[in-house]
Amino acid sequence: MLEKFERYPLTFGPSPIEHLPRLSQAIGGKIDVYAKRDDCNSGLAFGGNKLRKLEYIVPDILASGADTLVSIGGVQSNHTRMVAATAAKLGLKCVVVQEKWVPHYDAVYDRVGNILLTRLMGADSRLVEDEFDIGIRQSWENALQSVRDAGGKPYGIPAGASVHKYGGLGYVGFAEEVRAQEAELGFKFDYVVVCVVTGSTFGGMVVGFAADGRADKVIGIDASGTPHQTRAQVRQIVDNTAELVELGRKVEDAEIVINPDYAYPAYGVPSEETNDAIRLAARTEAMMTDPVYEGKSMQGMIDLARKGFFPEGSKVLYAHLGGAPALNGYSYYYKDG
Ligand SMILES: Cc1ncc(COP(=O)(O)O)c(CNC2(C(=O)O)CC2)c1O
Repeated sequence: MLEKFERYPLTFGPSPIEHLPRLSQAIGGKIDVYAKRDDCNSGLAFGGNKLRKLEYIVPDILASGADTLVSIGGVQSNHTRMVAATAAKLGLKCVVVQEKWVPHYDAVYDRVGNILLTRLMGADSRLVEDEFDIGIRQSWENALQSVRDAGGKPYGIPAGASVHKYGGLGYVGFAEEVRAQEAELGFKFDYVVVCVVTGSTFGGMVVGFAADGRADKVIGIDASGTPHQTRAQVRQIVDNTAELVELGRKVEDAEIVINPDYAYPAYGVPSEETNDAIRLAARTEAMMTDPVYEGKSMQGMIDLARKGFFPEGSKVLYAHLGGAPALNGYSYYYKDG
């Protein structure tokens, strides 16, 4: 599906799929859970899902002749960390806007984890007071203009690289990788569970799995807390990506399955159930998830399993997209384990 698109390698190659027997048992033993480890996909600053997306954006960056990458996220954004890593690897400058997406602060929230790594990689990390929104932001437009005013040539990457024209391609590739790994494993997954915020991870997977009739088996767990805006953005990404890869048909609304039930109390704020899910994955499989993204998709998968959403005997593939560095900004939640 991606033959006509150039990919600039930022990852080690296909991310591994591992069986999670102790977690499967701990949630009732009725389904078999596996994880595809995009959180371990690269040596670039602890990796993650944005590098898979950026592999299809870097050729356009290089062709543009830009000298500065400009992107945006929250204070503990994984995406801005991975843009900073890509800039460092390519020898480009980097400006990232870090908005106040999360209504909580502790003593170290704006000094550890992702923003620490982003600064260490030499990015110009600009803290602003604007609050959470997955859309195009004035703060980002201002940062782009500031680079031009200083004589630079910026390349703009929107939040999560999601509404970038090539933002969905990386996760079409994810679906193709899974099909190849299923051939080796000798079975097919019945469901894929994945976190959704700005939408092109999930949107790319929906298009990729639509190619073999499994789009509606990709269960998106919303972590934005703004499910209507996220769903609208996913719809746009799915249509754009389907056209780019010449899927040959429209993906129907009913094939786009996003569950809004686990984003509470707000984007970037874990519930007790989120923290319990983080602890369970850590204590059964030593698999680290985070309070903003993967902790909520892990919470959703566990809850859906316990409620019998997945028919007995299902093989469920959990997409681990990264995010662990942000745990450091939430340490007081876990001071008692
Ligand atoms: C670890 C992790 N898991 C899932 C997601 C959701 O992916 P999408 O934004 O493609 O829907 C993010 C996103 N993070 C954003 C960020 O700024 O880090 C784009 C929001 C993520 O970082």
